[in-house]
Amino acid sequence: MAKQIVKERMLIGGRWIAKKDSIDVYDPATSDLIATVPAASTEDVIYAISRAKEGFKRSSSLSVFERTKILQSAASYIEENADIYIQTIVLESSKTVKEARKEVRRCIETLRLSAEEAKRIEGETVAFSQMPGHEKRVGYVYRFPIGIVAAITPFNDPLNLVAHKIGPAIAAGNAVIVKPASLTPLSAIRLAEAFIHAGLPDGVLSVVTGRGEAICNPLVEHEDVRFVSFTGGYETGKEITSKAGVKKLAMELGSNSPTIVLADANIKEAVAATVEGAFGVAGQNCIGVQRIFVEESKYDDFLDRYVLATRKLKIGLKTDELTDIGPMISEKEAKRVEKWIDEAANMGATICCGGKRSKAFLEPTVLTNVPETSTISQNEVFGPVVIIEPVQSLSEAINRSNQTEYGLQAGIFTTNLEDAFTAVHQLQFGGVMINDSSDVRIDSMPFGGIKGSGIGREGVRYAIEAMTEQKVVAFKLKRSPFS
Ligand SMILES: NC(=O)C1=CN([C@@H]2O[C@H](COP(=O)(O)OP(=O)(O)OC[C@H]3O[C@@H](n4cnc5c(N)ncnc54)[C@H](OP(=O)(O)O)[C@@H]3O)[C@@H](O)[C@H]2O)C=CC1
Ligand SMILES: O=C(O)[C@H](O)COP(=O)(O)O
Repeated sequence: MAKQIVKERMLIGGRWIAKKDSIDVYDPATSDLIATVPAASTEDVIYAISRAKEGFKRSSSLSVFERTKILQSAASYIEENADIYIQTIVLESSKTVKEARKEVRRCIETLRLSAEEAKRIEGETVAFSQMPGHEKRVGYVYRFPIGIVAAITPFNDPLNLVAHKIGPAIAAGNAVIVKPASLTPLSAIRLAEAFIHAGLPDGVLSVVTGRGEAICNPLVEHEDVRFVSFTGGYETGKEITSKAGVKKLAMELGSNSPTIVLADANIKEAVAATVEGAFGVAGQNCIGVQRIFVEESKYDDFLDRYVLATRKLKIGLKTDELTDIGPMISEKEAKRVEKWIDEAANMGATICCGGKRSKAFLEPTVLTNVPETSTISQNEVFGPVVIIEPVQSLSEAINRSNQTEYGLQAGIFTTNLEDAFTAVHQLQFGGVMINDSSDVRIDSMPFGGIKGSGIGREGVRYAIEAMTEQKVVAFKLKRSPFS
């Protein structure tokens, strides 16, 4: 029996719109066509921006109570229909059913946090009288919504990373236009359905599907768009930055995350955490563990246990509860990573396990003796590969960890407080996890990187801060209230 191909529509200004031109969405595991989504045009984006201008008038006049109610109601809708959201993620992305379930839980949490944080958009007082001549002034700072937010999102967390932009945007009173990754647009469409069900006024949220400069450029360049919140690769981030003009930007980009294991660490725990951190979502995670530096006296023990644990991982059907690793997002991506592994091996690296590919499925791969000049050592791999190397000291581990153009998160396993603090101060990353791998995130924490990993922080409260503008207010009184 022929499989049913769903013809999805996109949401612009409160209306669900179909188009003759469409793009295909495939299940990366089978390459089966699963759906089509409209291929938006430049005119569609301009229309979405004009509707967002009207939407912004509505969203900015919603009371905090109303914003909170909408966000809570969207979260509850997703909770009640969790199976649909889980199935959508499993179908269109790399995620196994276990991983998809976790993402749906986190999306609900992100929206509930947004509802809570909407109540805490706080200002501060300003002590004008500190300046001679200003004794009669008292003042404070208010936060106002920024306006239209463009949200451009990647394929690896197709639901929650979209929620990390829509939730704070609505909490702050903005309008938001989402352009989801073309490989995984369905979860974003399902998320928009939850907001329509929750009674979000027309125009506040649009989800524009499609790819290419014809839709990306107007979204990024348009002067009515006041904030571009981007999550994705470094090169794309750089291009957006060069085109955006005078507006606020948030750039959540890639990384090449290290985790250090010192000799005094609990090796069993370090192995378990770094195996999970390296291979979850087939390694397609911006904070996924890519390089592990182990103090030499424990190196052989660590490597033996690591390879053993990696060999136990079950690669297979995404729908199987027992599967640990699904496919990469496409065969093309799996071939790229395979090529990087081969290049490293040709340069002298040892493949301790894995390295073999079947279509989009790539075995979890452990490499050692990897030359630092190899592509896989220098760049973000974004696939199921980890490099494990011995180090003589903490200082060598920190230096090597910092030898990357990225700086999102790092981890260190040690029981020595002094060493932990040295690592916290010297590791050049946006987050340092002690007795954990680099792959630790909760949705309320400030999340983002330095160097090539980006600009700004997400995490609901911090995204709301970024999506608001400060307005300073000063009252001039007849006499100083202080005398
Ligand atoms: N720091 C963080 O929080 C996170 C960072 N990431 C990073 O995301 C990357 C993987 O995601 P991936 O989807 O491949 O990233 P891409 O940079 O390829 O794409 C991300 C988004 O940008 C869009 N896009 C592509 N070209 C342009 C352009 N010129 N102007 C505007 N938008 C554009 C894409 O659209 P289309 O799909 O249509 O091409 C997609 O929606 C990794 O580097 C990963 O580390 C991932 C998760 C979290
Ligand atoms: O930003 C990301 O890539 C993910 O939010 C990291 O999430 P995880 O906790 O699922 O690894």
